[in-house]
Amino acid sequence: MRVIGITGGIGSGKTTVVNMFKSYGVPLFIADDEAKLILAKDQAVINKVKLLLGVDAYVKIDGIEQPNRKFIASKVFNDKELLKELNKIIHPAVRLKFNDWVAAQDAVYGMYEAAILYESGGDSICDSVVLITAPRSVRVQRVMARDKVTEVEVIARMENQWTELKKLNKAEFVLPNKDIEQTKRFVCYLNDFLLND
Ligand SMILES: CC(C)(COP(=O)(O)OP(=O)(O)OC[C@H]1O[C@@H](n2cnc3c(N)ncnc32)[C@H](O)[C@@H]1O)[C@@H](O)C(=O)NCCC(=O)NCCS
Ligand SMILES: Nc1ncnc2c1ncn2[C@@H]1O[C@H](COP(=O)(O)OP(=O)(O)OP(=O)(O)O)[C@@H](O)[C@H]1O
Repeated sequence: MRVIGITGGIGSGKTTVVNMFKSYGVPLFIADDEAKLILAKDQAVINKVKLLLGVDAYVKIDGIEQPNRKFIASKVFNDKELLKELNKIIHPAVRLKFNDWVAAQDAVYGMYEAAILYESGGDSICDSVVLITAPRSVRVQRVMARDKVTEVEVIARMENQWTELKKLNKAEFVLPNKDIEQTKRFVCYLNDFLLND
């Protein structure tokens, strides 16, 4: 199966776009979702994260231990070294899950969505990459509205991602995600192209 990476900075519209591909039956691997599951359920990862960030990285809710995402975010998005260490714990586990997922597919192509695809070297396992773009100010506004977070919190995440310009130089396909109807037409065209290429 061909693996098409799909990336873009925070709030660019990756989830919105992959859901359009999903409606055409394209199999999806969402790295963010897998990372969330691993952080919550993989005991080896949990132990390492507690060693890195302290026991406050997890809280018990109704007797069940869960990651304290707000606490973890406040630590790592303001300290590049800590984020690097957290990535070193989580990313190899995500990669293992990705390998299992690819082996189980029999579609012509599937999509691997990751906000930090290039930053984490994930593009090396993709045949081509689709970059979703939107102006920085638009992305900040979208995420503030979606997640009810502050501009400072969004920018802290952005500071740990490559600029669009740097990603533009590498991506095979670029989708400026502004008008949603235009985005749908692009996805329809690209799906057809990838199925018949
Ligand atoms: C630090 C955590 C707990 C914060 O959780 P929170 O619910 O606040 O944010 P969420 O996971 O929904 O991420 C929101 C956005 O932040 C950005 N982001 C997330 N992780 C990273 C990262 N390691 N580097 C840069 N940006 C990131 C992405 O644009 C992402 O879509 C979480 O982001 C995390 O575990 N990150 C490390 C794992 C990772 O690298 N995930 C990305 C794909 S593998
Ligand atoms: N073309 C668009 N026009 C208006 N709003 C949009 C458009 N595309 C996406 N949005 C909205 O912007 C917000 C961010 O989009 P989405 O969640 O798809 O981004 P993302 O790139 O997956 O973000 P993240 O990196 O945080 O996971 C969502 O609330 C979504 O509904």
